Amino acid sequence: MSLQKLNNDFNVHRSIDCLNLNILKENTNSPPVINKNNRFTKNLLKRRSSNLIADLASIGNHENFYTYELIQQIAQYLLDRTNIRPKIGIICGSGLGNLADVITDSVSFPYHEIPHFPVSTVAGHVGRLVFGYLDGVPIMCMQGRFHYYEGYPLWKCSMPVRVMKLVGVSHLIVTNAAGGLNPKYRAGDIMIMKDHINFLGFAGNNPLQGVNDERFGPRFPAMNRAYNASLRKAAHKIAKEMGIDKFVREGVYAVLGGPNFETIAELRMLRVCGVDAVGMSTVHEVLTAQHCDMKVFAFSLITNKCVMDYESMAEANHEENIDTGLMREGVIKKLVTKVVGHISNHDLAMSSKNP
Ligand SMILES: O=P(O)(O)O[C@@H]1C[C@H](O)[C@@H](CO)O1
Ligand code: HPA
Repeated sequence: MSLQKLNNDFNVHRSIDCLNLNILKENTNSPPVINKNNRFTKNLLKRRSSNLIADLASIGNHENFYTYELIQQIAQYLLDRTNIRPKIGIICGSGLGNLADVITDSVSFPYHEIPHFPVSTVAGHVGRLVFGYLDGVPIMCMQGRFHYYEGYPLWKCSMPVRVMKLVGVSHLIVTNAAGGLNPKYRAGDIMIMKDHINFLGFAGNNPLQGVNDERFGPRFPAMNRAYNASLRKAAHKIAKEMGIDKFVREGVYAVLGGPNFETIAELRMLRVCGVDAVGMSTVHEVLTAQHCDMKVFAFSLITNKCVMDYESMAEANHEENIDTGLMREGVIKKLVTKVVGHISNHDLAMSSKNP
């Protein structure tokens, strides 16, 4: 897809968002229908698209433009086109999309074909939803995610998690590429996420802002058990069985907005705060998943050691991150497949016995 086409798609989405916002202000529970006769909409339509974007910012980026009914429509669109009924969702991080290669009997939905979906704009994020099977277990996988720095508000970045929920997903596996801050970490290590620090949230930016629809979850969700303890324990056991435990860690991930990599002073501050790895994603998805009562397992591939001293000539770069993903491709495919197997044999088997 050309850059021009990407930009066009992006602006079209933005413009439609402004109109949807207008409709939602009138009735947050009905599916958005563009009412061109509305006074506010008329005014918006008169302006150029750059002004529309400014309007969106001035109104506040906080409204949840995707109603429950709209998410239902997206979920139904997918369910109408495949017989696969996944209970496990997977999100692939930068350079980790090759995970989708091991999905069998797959049915793919490019994001630009799914109604109301944003498009992926980052190298290493293919941009499609893949339904299929991992080791015989039905799953759905985001081969490419949405980041705040792409220009999408957080509620839009994490909207696919709610689609997963309405498709029937109860467990979410989230992966990302991250920079290693813990001095013991090396490029190629895998860090099981035990917790996170939401620096975007500290700045007042959260995917759960805006009108809360209780059908998704509560207004004030707890986050102290966001990363499921028994799944973390199971993943360590699997890592040991695979003989990769020497480079599997457990730690705290911090999200920053990106797209620039961090300054040395920023990294030093994060380390003082107890951060083991830093990245630009995942947290908005985990907040959304936890809000709608999904069990979450997440890990970071440490793609680079963060540059922490002023004398170093090294620089973080996206290409290196993708290369590290390729280096660990085989291990990650196997780890995720085995975690999926564990969830299926334990959590899902138990819940079908005790519905
Ligand atoms: O999507 P993830 O979080 O895996 O991507 C990381 C963070 C930036 O998007 C990119 C930087 O190389 O990789
Ligand atoms: N910083 C932020 N995000 C990242 C990094 C990093 O060093 N590496 C991969 N994603």
